[in-house]
Amino acid sequence: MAKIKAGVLGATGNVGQRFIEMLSEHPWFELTSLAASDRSAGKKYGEAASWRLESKIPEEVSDMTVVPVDPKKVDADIVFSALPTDLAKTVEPEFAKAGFAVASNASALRMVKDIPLVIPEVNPEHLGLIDVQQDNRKWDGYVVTNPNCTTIMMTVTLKPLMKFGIEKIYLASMQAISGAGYDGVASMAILDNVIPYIDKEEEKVETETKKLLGEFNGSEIVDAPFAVSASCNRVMVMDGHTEAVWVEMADNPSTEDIKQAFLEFDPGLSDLPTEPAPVIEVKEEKDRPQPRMDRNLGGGMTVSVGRIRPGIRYICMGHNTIRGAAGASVLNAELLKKMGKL
Ligand SMILES: NC(=O)C1=CN([C@@H]2O[C@H](COP(=O)(O)OP(=O)(O)OC[C@H]3O[C@@H](n4cnc5c(N)ncnc54)[C@H](OP(=O)(O)O)[C@@H]3O)[C@@H](O)[C@H]2O)C=CC1
Ligand SMILES: N[C@@H](CC(=O)OP(=O)(O)O)C(=O)O
Repeated sequence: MAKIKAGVLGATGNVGQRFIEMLSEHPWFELTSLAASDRSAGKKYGEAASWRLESKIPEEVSDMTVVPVDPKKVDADIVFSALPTDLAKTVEPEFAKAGFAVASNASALRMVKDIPLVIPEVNPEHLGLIDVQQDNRKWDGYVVTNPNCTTIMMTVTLKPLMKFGIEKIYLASMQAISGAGYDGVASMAILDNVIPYIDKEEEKVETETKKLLGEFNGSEIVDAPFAVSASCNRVMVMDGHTEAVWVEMADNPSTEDIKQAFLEFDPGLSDLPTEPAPVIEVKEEKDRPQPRMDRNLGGGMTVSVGRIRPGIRYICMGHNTIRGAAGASVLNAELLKKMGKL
């Protein structure tokens, strides 16, 4: 099978490097274009990027020449976007207009009415919005987005609880510093500290969750009717967002019902190369999940849950730059391929 040509926009950045790590030996995609700013364009990728992952920079990638973020300079069928949000807002539509499929990790277009916001295990049917989007905008290509990293971990765990009639959700997050990018949080600010503020994070969690768990009625998404209330905090962890979640449900399920719902959760996507097994891992130990111990489960794609208590209260945790960022876009792209959209 010929591989699908894939480009990365923002390839030199934190999330861009995760995309490269996940795509360089992907069975369905082949990296054909790496795009970044004018500071990097024209250089070999190995010179332009300060590689910061523990894995080695793939040799063939190191020798590729970085191109500008310009649809005419990018050779690909699909582009994975890890661009800063302000730039993504204008650039991603340009790529879609030029005929590319855009799998975006940026927040810019997530809440736009005709742009799908998707987690494959949660709301694959929302990809029906692609036809609406192409009709509205007369684009040959399209944009599909994945949610914010904090939203993703919680929403994956909420999906199997929808059958109990969710009425209200509260979340308190403990978010890793890698979520803010390499230069995002000064070491003097985070060492020996917790910062109880992450710009716009709470609003994103509160709105994105309702769109993700909403219903696609053939022309638009009708938001889920429950309320979400979030408090987001930055903690001194390198990778892995930990979240304390409280869920009020009409059916008043027991902790055993909740545990069974997590254990039985099977979205039927095991044919996608990046789909982890299990999607949700239930930790029995009284002090888990923990980011350092559990973030790499399922190649960083599994969401771990534990401490399920009456209320219902539980803790969930997942790798923020894999499940919460690059891996989320790659999984979306795999689903698009499976659906014949690539
Ligand atoms: N799903 C999620 O929750 C997450 C999403 N993100 C999102 O992913 C995106 C990338 O984040 P991150 O990797 O941390 O950011 P970085 O700052 O590490 O990387 C930014 C990338 O964009 C490129 N870039 C910057 N300015 C321009 C420009 N003017 N023109 C073209 N390219 C440019 C940079 O190129 P150069 O090196 O040449 O400057 C670099 O490749 C953001 O939108 C962020 O919010 C991030 C983490 C998690
Ligand atoms: N704000 C997130 C990461 C991020 O970039 O989110 P978003 O993609 O919604 O901008 C964090 O700091 O952990």
